[in-house]
Amino acid sequence: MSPEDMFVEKLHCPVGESHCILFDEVTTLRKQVVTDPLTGLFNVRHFRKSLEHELERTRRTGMTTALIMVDLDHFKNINDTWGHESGNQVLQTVAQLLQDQTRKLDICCRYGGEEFAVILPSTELMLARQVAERCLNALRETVIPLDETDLQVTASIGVAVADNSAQTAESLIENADECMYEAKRGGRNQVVSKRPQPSESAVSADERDALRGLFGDD
Ligand SMILES: Nc1nc2c(ncn2[C@@H]2O[C@H](COP(=O)(O)OP(=O)(O)OP(=O)(O)O)[C@@H](O)[C@H]2O)c(=O)[nH]1
Repeated sequence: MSPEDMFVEKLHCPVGESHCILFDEVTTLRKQVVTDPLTGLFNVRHFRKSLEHELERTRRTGMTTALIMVDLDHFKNINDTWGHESGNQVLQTVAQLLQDQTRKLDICCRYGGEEFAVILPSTELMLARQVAERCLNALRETVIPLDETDLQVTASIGVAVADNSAQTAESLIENADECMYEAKRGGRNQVVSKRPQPSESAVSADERDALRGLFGDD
């Protein structure tokens, strides 16, 4: 989902036709508040709000929320070699690609600079990983036509999930970011995913003690 989809329905002015210009202006402003102007994706402010919202759903229903962090590889080289405007074109292409490769209910955001985040509501790790692999492959195969050259870019992608009430937005972002950095360290152009750690699981301290009693400490 993008801000465009979110405001796609023509809303009806609640106070009558004569005030519709004002109503349209308010809708435009509301859209601007959640949008990254360069890419048209949701901005980081909306990302944080949506992630909190989805984690609240995870707490209530136990349904997993997945997070994919996408960081372009050697993006500085593109700016340095082909100029900032070409860099911007690359960011716009990647933004469109992420939207094309994800579901309507997934929330595609620009997290900052050349980093993107996709929230996948009610999604298990295995499926989120498949989506991430699909994005990686699509990116690898995409040729971006610039004025002076045709470019291909790759990304390092981290995937993590929240599956219980203990997980905060910060810890989920941290986990997905850690995976993304591991992908960078592993040579870039790859996906790394992470299961929730046992300490982050729904198993209580008492339950853990009982399990230790049964199976020992190893
Ligand atoms: N064109 C353009 N460049 C941006 C924008 N925001 C951030 N950048 C640039 O993105 C580059 C990020 O560089 P680095 O953080 O070194 O990352 P990298 O070159 O992708 O290297 P790795 O992440 O290690 O693969 C910097 O040169 C920033 O100036 C933007 O909106 N437009």
